[in-house]
Amino acid sequence: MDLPQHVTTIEPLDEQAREAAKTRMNQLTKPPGSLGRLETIAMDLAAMTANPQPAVTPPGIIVFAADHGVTAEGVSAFPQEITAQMAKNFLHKGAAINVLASQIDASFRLVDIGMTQEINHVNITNKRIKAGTANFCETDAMTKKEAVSAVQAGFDVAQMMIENQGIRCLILGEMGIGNTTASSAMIACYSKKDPEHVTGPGTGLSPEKIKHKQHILRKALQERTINSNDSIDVLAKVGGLEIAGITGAMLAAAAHRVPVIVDGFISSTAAVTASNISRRARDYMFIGHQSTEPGHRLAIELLNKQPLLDLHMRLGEGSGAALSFPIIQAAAALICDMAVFDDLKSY
Ligand SMILES: Cc1cc2ncn([C@H]3O[C@H](COP(=O)(O)O)[C@@H](O)[C@H]3O)c2cc1C
Ligand SMILES: O=C(O)c1cccnc1
Repeated sequence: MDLPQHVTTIEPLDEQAREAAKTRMNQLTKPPGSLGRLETIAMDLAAMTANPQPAVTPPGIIVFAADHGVTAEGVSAFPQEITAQMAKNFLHKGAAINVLASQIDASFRLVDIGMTQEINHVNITNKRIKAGTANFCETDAMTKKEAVSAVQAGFDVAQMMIENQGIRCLILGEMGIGNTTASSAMIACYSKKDPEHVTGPGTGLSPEKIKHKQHILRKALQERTINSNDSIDVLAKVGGLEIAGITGAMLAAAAHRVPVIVDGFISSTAAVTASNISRRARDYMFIGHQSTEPGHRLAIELLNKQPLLDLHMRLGEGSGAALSFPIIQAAAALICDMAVFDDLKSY
């Protein structure tokens, strides 16, 4: 089961645009290097967008929602029904991500890519692949065909937002009770580490319950024979529909030279998956923040990137990524709008 070529085709970064941005950066009215990481971010943006004076507004946020059969094993502090309740909360603009979206003037889209409960609402994008994954402790979470369809669905939604709404920076979030368990399983596969190193409290499990979550993960990873070099296999056997959707959206953004802000553990698991599918995808990503979920550190290591913020958050929904957007926006504004030393001669 393969993805079509247009989903995996990503151009290399534009190193000429990076050089031009560097030259301009060194002419701006400030001591060289004084803007620290903002300088690197501005040059990265130039290389991503092929424009020495890059733009990142308007930003767009996509939250993919899906359910996880593995919740039957008691791996989350919250019941599965919360996924649909939170989906309704997103539609009523009451969730953390809605507040943060309005602070940065981002357009927001909620995509049902496989919740158990179907919600009929004009503002929900229906890309339902199936009513939640199967319990991967007992059987594969989904078929490879379903995993590919979910990646394709994510690609299509992101492409539509880029082409029709002119989105210039994409923030990816998720809602799915149980998805830290799926992400832990996937990162254990990719990093070849024991679940002990990737399993955390998620929504707030006690230390004993974390031990139980590790036990479930170990059992699932033993029983599902996973080819960790094949990300579609990893997604299908122990992944999630929203993780697949985010993966596709990240591939679409990179294919359109639109910078991506990766959120916490789940979003980063999708980021690793996207860069395993198409190596250049990671070149178009920033990591918005460091989540306290322990597996996030490993996911970031696999991406070989530094997060922008560390606010001790562990929410998901795209919240940490949305919070870091103003930093990226500032980097773009500084390189575009600051004066160069030559301008001073005319003052
Ligand atoms: C009210 C509420 C709002 C959330 N928003 C994001 N998550 C986060 O927590 C879930 C993952 O944690 P676990 O694997 O432990 O279930 C995901 O839905 C994630 O988006 C939430 C969780 C809850 C309870
Ligand atoms: O880091 C995250 O994205 C995260 C952590 C815990 C629960 N939900 C999401």
